[in-house]
Amino acid sequence: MSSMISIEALNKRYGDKSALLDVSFEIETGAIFGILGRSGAGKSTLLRCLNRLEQPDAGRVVIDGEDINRLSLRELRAQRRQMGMIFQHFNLLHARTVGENIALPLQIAGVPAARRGARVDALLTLVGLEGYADVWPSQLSGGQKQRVGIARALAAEPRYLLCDEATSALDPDTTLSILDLLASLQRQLNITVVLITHEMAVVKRICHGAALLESGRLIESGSLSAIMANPHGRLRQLLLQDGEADRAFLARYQEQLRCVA
Ligand SMILES: Nc1ncnc2c1ncn2[C@@H]1O[C@H](COP(=O)(O)OP(=O)(O)OP(=O)(O)O)[C@@H](O)[C@H]1O
Repeated sequence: MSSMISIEALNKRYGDKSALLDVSFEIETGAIFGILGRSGAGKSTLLRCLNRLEQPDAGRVVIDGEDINRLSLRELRAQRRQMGMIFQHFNLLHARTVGENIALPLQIAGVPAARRGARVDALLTLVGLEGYADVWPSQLSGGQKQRVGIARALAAEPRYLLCDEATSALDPDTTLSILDLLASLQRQLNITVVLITHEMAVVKRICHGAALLESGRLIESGSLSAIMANPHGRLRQLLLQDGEADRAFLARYQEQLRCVA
């Protein structure tokens, strides 16, 4: 069984508009993978195809050797539990406390109330919010809300974390702290993080691989080393375009090269 997300000739139309046009690429599991593109490029549609919130018109999404469009409803529910999701606007329930928000997936999965408390406390520690269980979401900053969103997404111990513009509503410093938290969680928990973004800086900071979409078509995809080895590739150009964070990015890229050498 291959440990991989394989996106194969995916097509999705809304009326006469193609949101995805013959998109194929692979995401190696156990890494952070960025899906890049401008507004309307098809990123959210693609992300929603990964957990079948969206049904493609043609093509397949194969996860660990399994075509997810062929799963029964029961299998799909199990597969979805493997996929935590975080959102640009956090999607917290404001009439529930932080602890109750995080406990929600556990409640749905039938974890007894007595066990939920300890798990919520462990998750709060994991995201740097110890002692926040009884606080209301409205009392939190944007970065703290996203930390709650991340804790909730991780509650059912998923293998994948899907991030839909997770830092787009945050200021630059908070963005960096959330990206670094995602990178640290990916290492600690050995999960696969798929994030969509329109910001190259996000890819530079934490991604091990990326795909670039434009008007529903795939322009390029690959690991960071494959991207950097392609002298005429658009992604390489974009990665090296602005000077900001370049030194840190190149150091990280070189470290990755040493690891595979
Ligand atoms: N439910 C829908 N009904 C009709 N058109 C849709 C729907 N969802 C997406 N689209 C269209 O499909 C195209 C791709 O949208 P999508 O949301 O996947 O892009 P995106 O790259 O995520 O953009 P953004 O960053 O703005 O969210 C856009 O032209 C969008 O208007």
